[in-house]
Amino acid sequence: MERLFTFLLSEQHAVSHFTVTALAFLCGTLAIQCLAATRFKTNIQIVLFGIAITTGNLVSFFDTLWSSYPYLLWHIPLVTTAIAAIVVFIAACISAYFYLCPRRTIKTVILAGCVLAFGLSFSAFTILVSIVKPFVLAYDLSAVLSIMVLGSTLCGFAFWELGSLAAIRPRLFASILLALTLTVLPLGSMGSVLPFGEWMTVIQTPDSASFSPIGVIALSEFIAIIFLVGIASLLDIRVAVAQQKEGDRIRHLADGTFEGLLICRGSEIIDANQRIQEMTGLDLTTLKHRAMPDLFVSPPSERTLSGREAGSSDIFAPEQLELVGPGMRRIPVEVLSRDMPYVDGQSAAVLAVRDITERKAAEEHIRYLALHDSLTSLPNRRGLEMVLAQIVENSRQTGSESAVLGLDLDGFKAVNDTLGHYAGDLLLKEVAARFQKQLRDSDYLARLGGDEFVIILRNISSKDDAVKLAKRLISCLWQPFKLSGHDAYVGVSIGIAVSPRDGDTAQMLLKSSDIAMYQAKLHGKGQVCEFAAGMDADLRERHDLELDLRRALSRGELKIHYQPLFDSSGKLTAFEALARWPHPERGMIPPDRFIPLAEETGLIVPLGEWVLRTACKVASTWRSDISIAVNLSPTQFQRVDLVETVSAVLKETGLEPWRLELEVTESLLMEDTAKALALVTSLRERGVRVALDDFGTGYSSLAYLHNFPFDKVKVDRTFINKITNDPNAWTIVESIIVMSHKLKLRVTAEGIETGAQLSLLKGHGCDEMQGFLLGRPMPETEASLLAGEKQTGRKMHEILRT
Ligand SMILES: Nc1nc2c(ncn2[C@@H]2O[C@@H]3COP(=O)(O)O[C@H]4[C@@H](O)[C@H](n5cnc6c(=O)[nH]c(N)nc65)O[C@@H]4COP(=O)(O)O[C@H]3[C@H]2O)c(=O)[nH]1
Repeated sequence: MERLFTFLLSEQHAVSHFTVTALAFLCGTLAIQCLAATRFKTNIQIVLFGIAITTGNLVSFFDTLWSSYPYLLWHIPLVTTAIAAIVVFIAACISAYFYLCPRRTIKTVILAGCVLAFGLSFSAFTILVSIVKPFVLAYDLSAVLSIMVLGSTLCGFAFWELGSLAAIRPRLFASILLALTLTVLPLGSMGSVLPFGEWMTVIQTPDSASFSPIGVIALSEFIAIIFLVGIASLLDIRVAVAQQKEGDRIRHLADGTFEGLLICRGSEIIDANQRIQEMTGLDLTTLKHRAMPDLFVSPPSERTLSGREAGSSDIFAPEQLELVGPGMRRIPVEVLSRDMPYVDGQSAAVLAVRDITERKAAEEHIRYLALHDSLTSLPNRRGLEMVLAQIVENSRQTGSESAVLGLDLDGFKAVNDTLGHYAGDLLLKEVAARFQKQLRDSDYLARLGGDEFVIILRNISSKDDAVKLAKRLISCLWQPFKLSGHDAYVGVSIGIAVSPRDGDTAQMLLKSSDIAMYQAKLHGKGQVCEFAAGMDADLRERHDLELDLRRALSRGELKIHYQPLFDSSGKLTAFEALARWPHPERGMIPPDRFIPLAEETGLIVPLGEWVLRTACKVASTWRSDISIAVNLSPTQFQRVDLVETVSAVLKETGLEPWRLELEVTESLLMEDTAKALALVTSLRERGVRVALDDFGTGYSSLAYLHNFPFDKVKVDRTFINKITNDPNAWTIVESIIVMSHKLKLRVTAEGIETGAQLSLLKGHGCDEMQGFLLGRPMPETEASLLAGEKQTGRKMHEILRT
C-alpha cells in the first residue's frame, strides 16, 4: 500500500497525471454517451462502449507507463497488448450488457462495474507481465486488492449514476466516475507493482501470495465481487422494499382515481389500478397476461402506445377508443398516455383510460336536441336539411325522384290565441302524430317551427304519389281535436316540389315547396298545389304588393266608397263602406285582391279600424235615419279588443250605436262558434247591429241564423244574379226570405243589377236592396250628397216604372 501511495504521489509527473485524467475523461464521456444514446440499437451501444473504454484504457496505460518507465515503451509486446485490448473490449461489452439489461438492479450494476474493473486490471497486469518476462512480476497484494475494490466501486457507481433518475447530473457524474476508473486502474496497477530497481533486489524472495498476476487479479476480483455484491444485495433488498412501499402507495393513489390506469412496456401490461379492473372485468393477474392492445376494440395508435415523454410540452389530444368491457360490452373511453419512470426506475408508458360513456351520451343528446324539435321530437330544420341534402345527392347519382311536401296549418293561430299556447302545443303534437300515421317507414317528417311541417317522400314513381298523400294528409285533419275540453279544427295547405325538377339542392327544393304552399294558401285553405315555374314571380309580386299596401296605409292613400241600400219603399236606409285602393302606378286595385292580402299579413287590423273610424265619422254627418254598414274580417273578429274598439270609435265619432251595422261572414262564425256568439251578443248589447253577409255561399247553415242574435241576413249576389232565370236559385232565395222573416230577421238582397230582379225581390217582401242598378259604390262627397237628398226613394220608383 505504501508503495502505491509513494508511486501515486511522488513518482509521477503532474503533467502526466493531468494528461491521463484528461484523456480518461474524454474517453469516459464518450463511453457514457454511447450507453445513454437510446436512439442506437442495444448491440451498437454495447460495441461503441467497448471501443471507447478499450481506447481510454490503452491510452491512459501507455501514458502512465511512458511517464514512469519511458525506456520500457520499446519493449511492449504487440501480441500481448492486442490480447489485453480484446479482453478489455470483451469486459466492457459484458459490463455494458449488464447495464442495459431490462431488469437492472444494484447487483447487476455493481457486477457490471466489477467485470469492467477486472478487464482493465487484467489488461494492465498482462502487459506488465509480458514486459518483464522472463522475470516474475513483483507486486503489493494489498495495493492490488485496494485498487480492484476501488476500481470496481468507481465503475459500479458510474453505471449506477447513469441509471439514476435525474435529468442532467447523471451523465456528468457517470463520466467523471468512469474517467476516474480509467485513470486509477492503470495508475494503481502500475503503482502496485514494485519499482523495477527494488524489484530486481527482491526478485529472489517474492511476496508469498504472488503466484501470478492473473491469479492475483482473479483473487482480488473475487474478493471485490463478494464484498461489493454483498453490499449491492443488501441495497437491492432495501430498494426492493422501498419500491414495494412506493408501489403500494402509488397503487392506493391510483385506485382512488376515477380513471383506469395501465402501466405498460410495449404491449406488456406491468400494472393496473382497481378502476381499470372494474372497467374490463379482469383481475390484475389476468390483465398482466393480456396484451394491452387486446383490451380495446381497435388497438391504440403508435403515439398512444409510445406515450408522450414526461416533461414534454407537446400537447396532443387524447385518443378516443372503445374498451372491451364485461360481456364484450363496448365502453367508449378516452386514452391519454405518458412515458414516465416507473418505481423500478425504468421508463414505462402510463395510460390513463377515462370512461366517457356519460359524456358520449350527453353529446349524443345535445346532437339530438340540435337536430330535433323539442315539442314533437320530429327532426327540425337543420336535421331536415342534412337528410334532404343526402337525398338530393342520392337522386343525382341514381336518377330517382323524391318529393318534398311543404305543409302549413290553416287556423292554427286562432286555436293558439283562443285556447292558449298549451292547447296549441297539444294540437301540434296531435297533428304530427296524425301525419306520421299516413306515412311509410321510408318517408320523413320534420317540423320547421310554428305550424310548418315538411315531408320527404323518397324514390316516388310519379308525382301522383305525393298528391295522393297530400290529400290523405288534408283529410286526416278533418276530425276535430279535443283540446282542454274544446273541439278545435285546423286544416292544412300543402305545396309539392319534386327533385330534381324543382330544385337540385336541399335549399332550392324547400323553397320551391314553400312557394307552392303559399300558392295553395292563396287559392284558399286546405288546398294542394304543385310547384310550377313562374310561381316565385307571383310570390314576388305579392310581396311587392304587400310593401305597397303598408306604404299606402301609412300615407293614408286608401279611400272608402259608399254603396247605398234602399228599403222596399225606395227609401235610402244605409250605405255600405267599401275600401278602395287607388295605386299610384297600378291604378285602382280591387278589394278582392288587397283584402285577402291584408288578412294574411295582419294589415287588416289597422286597415279595418281605419275603415270603421272613417266610415262612422262620415256617417255621423248624415241624417240620423241613415246607417253605415262596415265589413268585419275574421282576423278583426278574433281580436279580444273588438268590442272595446267599436265602443271607442262610436264614442269618438258621436255616431249612435244602432246606426252602425257590422257585416260578418259565416266562415268567421265557424272557427270558434262559442266565442263568436259571445262577441255578437256583446256587440248587440251595446246597441250595434250585426248582419250575416254573403248568405247562400259556403255552408249556409240555418243553425247560425237560429242561434245568433243577428239583425239581418244579406243574400249573396251570386244567388240574386240567377233568380230570374234559375227557378232553383229563386226557390232558395224565396225560402231564405220566408224563413228569415219567421226568425224575425230582415233580409237584404245584394248585387241587384236588373229591374226584373228588383221587382221579384220587392214583390216577395225583401226588406232591403243593394246593387249597381240602384247605386254603385261612390266617393264620400257623392254619398254625402245622396244622403242629404230628401226624396231618395224616387230613383227606385223610376227604375221599377221603366
Ligand atoms: N257585380 C256586382 N257587384 C256588386 C253589385 N252591388 C254591389 N256589388 C259589390 O259587392 C261587394 C259587396 O261587398 P261584400 O259582399 O261585403 O264584399 C266585399 C268585402 O267582403 C270586401 N271588402 C271591401 N271593403 C272592405 C273593408 O273595408 N273591410 C273588409 N273586411 N272587407 C272589405 O271586399 C269585397 C268586395 O268588395 P267590392 O269589390 O267593393 O264589391 C262590393 C260591391 O262593389 C252588383 O250589382 N253587381
